Order: sequence, then structure tokens, then C-alpha cells
Amino acid sequence: MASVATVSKAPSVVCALRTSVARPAASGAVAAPLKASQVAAFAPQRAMAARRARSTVAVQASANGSGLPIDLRGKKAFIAGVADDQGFGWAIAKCLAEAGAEISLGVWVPALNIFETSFNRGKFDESRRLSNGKLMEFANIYPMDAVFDTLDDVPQDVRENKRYAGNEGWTVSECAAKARGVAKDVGKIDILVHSLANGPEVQKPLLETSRRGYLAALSASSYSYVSMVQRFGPLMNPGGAAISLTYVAADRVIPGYGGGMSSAKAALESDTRVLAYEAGRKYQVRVNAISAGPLGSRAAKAIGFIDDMIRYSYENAPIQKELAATEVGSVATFLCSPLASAVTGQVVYVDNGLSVMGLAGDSKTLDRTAA
Ligand SMILES: NC(=O)c1ccc[n+]([C@@H]2O[C@H](COP(=O)([O-])OP(=O)(O)OC[C@H]3O[C@@H](n4cnc5c(N)ncnc54)[C@H](O)[C@@H]3O)[C@@H](O)[C@H]2O)c1
Repeated sequence: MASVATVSKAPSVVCALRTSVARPAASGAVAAPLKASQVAAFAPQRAMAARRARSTVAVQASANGSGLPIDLRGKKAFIAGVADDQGFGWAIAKCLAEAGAEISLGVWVPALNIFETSFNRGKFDESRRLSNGKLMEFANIYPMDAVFDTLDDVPQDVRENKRYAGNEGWTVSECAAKARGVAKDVGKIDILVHSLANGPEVQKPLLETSRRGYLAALSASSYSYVSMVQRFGPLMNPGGAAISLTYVAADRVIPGYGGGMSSAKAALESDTRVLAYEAGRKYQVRVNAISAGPLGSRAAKAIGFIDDMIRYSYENAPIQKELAATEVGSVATFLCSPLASAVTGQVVYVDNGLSVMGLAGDSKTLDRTAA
């Protein structure tokens, strides 16, 4: 377990967003909508180059009276699903740290060694840099496998797996026990983040998905959240918040997102509503989900068509730019802050608006002059 001191003084800036600029807007900050003919004329190379041209937009939330403050100093966050600096979990950690929260991580056991090695060698130092110049620190880094609730659930082959050897206390209940303060590590928790998913047959259409693959997707990607809220809920301070990451495939058909992963996301969203009610009544904790647009994370690259999805979103979403992970991080930070104290049971889309479209503007079948 790595244990590093935490962070932050006055969080005058909540989150520095790296936001892509798609193309120069004719006037003002918002690009005028493109006609289909213009979309067609907008060469992919130029689009890709423009996506790389990122600008930094600082979201100000100052303690000096200007802007709405998101001040999470003194709050403790536990984030499951960080194994590098490329995904949503890292971006959420960074934004929460910018707001002053203390961050502890649950890192998937097979990924822990490489994560800690990279961390200790400074590979993440650039991404760890906060707007106050300091590096984001983690109070605790726990090994975790969200597929197992207790040690009794762990089959022998996993116990003996060399990637698990040398680590202990990594089931959900054991992580929660550490957080409960048995090890005096974390104490009460204010923010719980579930930023993980796994579907071993994700590349198979549902029609070809095995029972085993389907249930594995549900276990890792949906029940893991139920398990976390069950076990961490009692440790959370009233007014706390839990958040998970979902995908539009929960309620729209996304060919290629298979293996039961669409079903897993549908379950996650339904569970968000039920958990909001149950954990709201029992622990006074809010439960929300963010439905994120496509991001080229490690997990997404494993699915195989993430670049196509990013291009598709760019061409067809109302806002034509690539999604930056920190845009999800800042919404997560808002949802976990007192500013969102009346928001619970919601699925909030952070996808440049792609989910509201009923028509693909770049479809070859459209009459371009009429669109
Ligand atoms: N990348 C996208 O386009 C996209 C879009 C919408 C939603 N999401 C969701 O965002 C969340 C985070 O994914 P990401 O895309 O940032 O990728 P990521 O690779 O950064 O995160 C996935 C994490 O899950 C962890 N993990 C896998 N199985 C685990 C287990 N059994 N126990 C504990 N951890 C486990 C991995 O180690 C990894 O850190 C996921 O729920 C994903 O479905 C991603």
C-alpha cells in the first residue's frame, strides 16, 4: 500500500479543464451549427488536428467572493477504478483534489503493481500537477477487486494467482473494513466513486454472449456498485454522495458494445435510482451516475472501436469537440458537492449532447442539401 500525504490549501480554482477546440467559431464562444454539406466538407484530418488543439479553460470557484465555491476541504473520497492517468477515475480524483478533498484509491489488484511502479517512477507527475503547483497525492492506495464481496467468495485459482499474491484485504468488504478505521486509514467517507467496468465478452454481440460472460459483465460493472454502496454506505457521513459512470448504451443500441455490457449499464442506471432511495433514507447519502461520452481510456481501447466513437461524436454531437476526461471530473465534483444537495437518483449526461440526437448528421443516406 502506498501512503502519501495529502494536499491542499485554499481551493481557489476547482478544476482546470482541458477542453478541445473543434474549429474556430464564426462568432462568440459557441460554434455555429454545421449543415450536412459543411460537415462533409470538414475534412477528417482537419477535424482530428483541431481535436488535438486543446485550450485550457479554468473553472473558477474562489473563496474570495467571485464565483460559486466548491470547497471540499476536509472531505474524504474513496475512488474505485483508477489504474493510470488516462481514464475518468483519475480525472475525477484530480478535480476532487483541486476542490480540496482527500483522495484514497481502490486499484484493481492485477493493475496495482504497474500503477504503483509508474506512480513511484514519476510517470504520472505531469498529470498530478494541480493548479496550485503541487502534485495530487493519495492518502491511501488499496488493492481492490470489486467482483468479490468477501474472502469466502474468492475461488482458489484467484487466491493462488501470482498477480494477487502479496496483496491482501482486497475484497469489497475488506476495503470497507480498512476504510472503517480498523487500520485507522480513512475514517468516515464523504464521497464514493465507482469508475470501473469489465465485460470479458464485450466484443461479442449479445446474440453470441455466453451466460458466464453476461453475468461476469453484470458482476464487475453493476453489482460491484451495489456492493460498494452496501458496504461503504454505513461509513459515509450524512450529506455524502456516491457516483458511478455509465454509458448511453444503457438505453440506446450501440452495436459493438456487447457481451452484456449494455445490460450492465442499464442495471447500473436502474440501481442508481433504487440506491438513491434506499441509501438516501438510510444514510442521507445521494446516489447519481454520469453517462459519459466516448473517451480513449485503456478500458475503452480494449473494446476496439473507441476512435470511431470519438469521431462519430465529433461529427454528430451538438457540441463539436472531443470530450475531455476533466469535463466529467468537474461534473462529478459538482454532483458530490453541497451545490448538488438536492440532486439524487439522476443520470447526468456529459457527452457534448450526443445523446439528444435522433439523426446522424453525417449519414451518407441524408440529402445533404436538405439537412
Ligand atoms: N471510456 C469511455 O468511452 C466511457 C464512456 C462512458 C462510460 N465509461 C465508464 O467509465 C468508467 C471508467 O472507465 P474508463 O473508460 O475511464 O476506463 P479505465 O480503464 O480508466 O477504468 C476502468 C477501471 O476499472 C478497473 N477494473 C476493472 N475490473 C475491476 C475490478 N474487478 N475491480 C476493481 N477495478 C476494476 C480497471 O483497473 C480500470 O482502472 C467505466 O464504468 C466505463 O464503463 C467509459
